[in-house]
Amino acid sequence: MRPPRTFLRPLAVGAPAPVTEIPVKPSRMIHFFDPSNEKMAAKVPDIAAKVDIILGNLEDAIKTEMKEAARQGLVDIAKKTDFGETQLWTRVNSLDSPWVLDDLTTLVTEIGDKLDVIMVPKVEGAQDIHYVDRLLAQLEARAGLDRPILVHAILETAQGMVNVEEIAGASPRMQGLSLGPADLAASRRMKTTRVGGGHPGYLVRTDPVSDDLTEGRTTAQQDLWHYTIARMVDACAAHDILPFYGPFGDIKDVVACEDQFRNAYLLGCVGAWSLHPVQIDIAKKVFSPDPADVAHAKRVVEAMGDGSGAVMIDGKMEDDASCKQCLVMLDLAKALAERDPELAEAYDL
Ligand SMILES: CC(C)(COP(=O)(O)OP(=O)(O)OC[C@H]1O[C@@H](n2cnc3c(N)ncnc32)[C@H](O)[C@@H]1OP(=O)(O)O)[C@@H](O)C(=O)NCCC(=O)NCCSC(=O)C[C@](C)(O)C(=O)O
Ligand SMILES: [Mg+2]
Repeated sequence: MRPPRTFLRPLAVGAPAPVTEIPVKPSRMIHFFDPSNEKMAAKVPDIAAKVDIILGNLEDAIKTEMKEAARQGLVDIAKKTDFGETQLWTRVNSLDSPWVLDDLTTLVTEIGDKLDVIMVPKVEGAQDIHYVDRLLAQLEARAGLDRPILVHAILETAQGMVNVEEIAGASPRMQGLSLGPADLAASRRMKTTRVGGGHPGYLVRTDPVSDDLTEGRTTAQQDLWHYTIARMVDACAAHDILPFYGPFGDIKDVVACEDQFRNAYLLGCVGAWSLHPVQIDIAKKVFSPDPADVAHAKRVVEAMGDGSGAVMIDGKMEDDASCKQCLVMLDLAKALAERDPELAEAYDL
C-alpha cells in the first residue's frame, strides 16, 4: 500500500492527477456487447442512447480467434460514435492472458479519451490493481490524456473475495466492483452450473411435525449470493466506491432476473449487467427508486428540518439515521431525474 501522502500522486511523469472522488453518475446497467459481432456492433449507437453504461467486452464470451477483431472493433466503434452522457467501458482480458497487454496499450492509445472505466476480470489482490494502475499511468502520459481512466474489478475467485477490502482500496482509480458469479462458483467449487441467480437445492425447511419427516414441512429457497454481495457492498462502501451485481445468465427468465437485481439493489448495489437487450429495462426499473419511496423520503427530509431530533410520520418514528436513509434515496432519485425526464416527472423533482 502507498503511504497516504503519496496515494494521490500520478504514477508516471506526465500522467493526469488521480481523482479524489469517484464520480457518482447514473449506473443502473452495464450493457455488454461483443465488438467483433457485426450485428451487435451495429446496434451500439441505438443501445447507447438507452443505457447508462455501454461496455465493449473483450474477455470471456469472445472466441479466441475473434480476440483481435473485438479489440479493433471496439476502437472503430468508439471513434465513430458519440456516446453523449452514456459512459463507455471495456472489459479487457485477464492479466494472465496473452491479450491483455495489447488490449490496454491499444485502447488507451487509440480511444483513451473516450473510455471512462476499464473492467479488469479475475482480480485476486491489490497487486493486480497496482500493475494496471502503473501501466495505465504510463499509457495515459504517452497518449496525453487529461483525466485518468478508472478501474473496475470483477470478484470472481475465492482469493479475490478474501482480499476484497484491499482490492477496493488499492488505487484512487478504483471505481467499483462487480460480482462474477460463474467464475466465482467454479473457483469455490460451488455445485451450481448457473450464471448467477438462485438454486432450488439451497433451501431451509421447517421442523418436523410428526414422526413422518416428510409431512407438512414447507421449504423456502435461499439466496446463494447473499453473503458475497453483502461483503462486496461493505468493501465498496468502506472505500467510497460503487458495487454492482454482475450477470444473470438465464436470459428468458426475466422474472427471476428482476428478483436477483432487486436483492442486489436493496443490499446497496447501484446497478447490474445487462447481457441481452431484454435485461436493460429490468435493470432500469429495479435500480431506479420507486416513486412512492422517493415521495416518502421527501416527506421525512422536509419534516426533519436540520436532520436532528425525532418525528412521527404515519405512525413511524423517524430520526437522524432514517433521515440519512431517505437522503440516500433522494440523492439517487435526483441524479437519475437529471438524466431522465420521465423519472423527473414521476419523482416530482
Ligand atoms: C446471450 C446471447 C449469446 C444471446 O444472443 P442471441 O443472438 O442468441 O439472442 P437473440 O434473442 O436471438 O437476439 C435478438 C437480437 O438482439 C441482439 N443482441 C443480443 N444480445 C445483444 C447485446 N448484448 N447487445 C446488443 N444486441 C444484442 C442480437 O444480435 C439479435 O439481433 P437481430 O434481431 O438483429 O438478429 C447474446 O445476448 C450475448 O452474447 N450477450 C452477451 C454475452 C456476454 O457478454 N457474456 C459475458 C458476460 S457474463 C460473464 O462473463 C460471466 C462472468 C461475470 O465473467 C462470471 O460470472 O464469471
Ligand atoms: Mg468470469
